[in-house]
Amino acid sequence: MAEPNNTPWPPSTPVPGSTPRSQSPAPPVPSLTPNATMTTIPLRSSPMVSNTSPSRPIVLHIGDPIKYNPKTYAEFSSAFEVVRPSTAERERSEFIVALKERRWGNFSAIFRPFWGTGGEMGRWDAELIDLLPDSVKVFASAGAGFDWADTKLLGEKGIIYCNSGLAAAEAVADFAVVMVISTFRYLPWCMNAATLPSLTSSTPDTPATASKAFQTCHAQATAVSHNPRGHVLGLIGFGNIGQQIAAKLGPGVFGMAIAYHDVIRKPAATEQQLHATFHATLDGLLQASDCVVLCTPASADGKPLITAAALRRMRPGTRFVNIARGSLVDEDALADALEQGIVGAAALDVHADEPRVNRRLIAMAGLDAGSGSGAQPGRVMLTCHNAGGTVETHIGFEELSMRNIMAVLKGGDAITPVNLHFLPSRT
Ligand SMILES: O=CC(=O)O
Repeated sequence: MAEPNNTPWPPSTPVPGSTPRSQSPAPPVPSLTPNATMTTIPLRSSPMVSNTSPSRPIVLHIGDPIKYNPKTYAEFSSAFEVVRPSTAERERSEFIVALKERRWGNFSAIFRPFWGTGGEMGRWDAELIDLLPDSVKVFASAGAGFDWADTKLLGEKGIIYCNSGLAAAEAVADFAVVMVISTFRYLPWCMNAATLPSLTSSTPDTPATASKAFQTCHAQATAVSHNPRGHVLGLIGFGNIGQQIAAKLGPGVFGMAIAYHDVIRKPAATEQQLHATFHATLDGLLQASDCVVLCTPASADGKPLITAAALRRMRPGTRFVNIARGSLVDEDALADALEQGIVGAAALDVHADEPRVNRRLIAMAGLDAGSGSGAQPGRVMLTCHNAGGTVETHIGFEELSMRNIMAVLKGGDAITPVNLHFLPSRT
């Protein structure tokens, strides 16, 4: 459940021209800026690589060429033979054929610097992992989440998987702040009521209807909205993302009291710095929180953590935010809990069956949702898995993935490994 590490990144001095660091007591924030103007580096596309020992270790680069960090890439590509399969070769059936025929030689690392591309072969399960040459030592990827790869199996084969959560943490935490505020202030209600005519273009609203929606929201949303200050923010998961959310919403800034649950209790210094209270059990955290935020990796078995039973542990009217993974939530149980008032408002950036969004939750995002039920309209904010998506995140994904591979292949320690506990030498 824990986000795997809190490694300061980058380890040395900030990149010149980087964004100023926050003055708040946040944990180390990645300072990741492009090391030159944005550019797309043309790479050789998947030449057949000889199986005899290459002079430099081979890196299998899946997805688009790198765009943002040409200086680091110059270092990377002079140290390694970078081979990049074409889009067609990345489709699962062709990828499997290529792995079987060792088309890319005995590569030492797998490099996926982007979210949007490089996932064409689908889940990295036993079917793919068993075909990897024994030479592979490290798989470094974009993305905080890693539910698309069986990191246990990779670890058992001696392959270190490195995620890039550190590069996405700030963006995800910023988005979580908006979502937490939305649950206190009913932002979907406020926004939908202001834009009503454009939402119903097939049967345009009369100015009178639109102005009624505006006036109702103006008069009534105020009566149910609250300031977050003084409420308890319950974080499920207290890795880089959870800690940055705590730094942004905690006593120094928004004034929330911070509580957390994690499988690994954080050091006393971290708890003190972030004014965070540890709860040893999930139930304990749920019972103590006014707003619960999920910021933990997907369960290894894909099962939800927020089930009907967990929802029953929450205080009546608790607010709920998910910026982690949709599979962690039983969405129908959440819709039931919203209908029953156990959950007062919710904000979900991630969904169990993306790109589909639960219809009952969509209905509760709209203005009609409140009519007759006594519940507020627009009490569910729904977004399209956007939380981590900023240019700065992408810059960081590229940079961190390259740095992880350079560290491991040069004999050092990975910066952001997530599966060391599965490696044979460590068990
Ligand atoms: O969901 C986003 C990520 O895994 O980085």
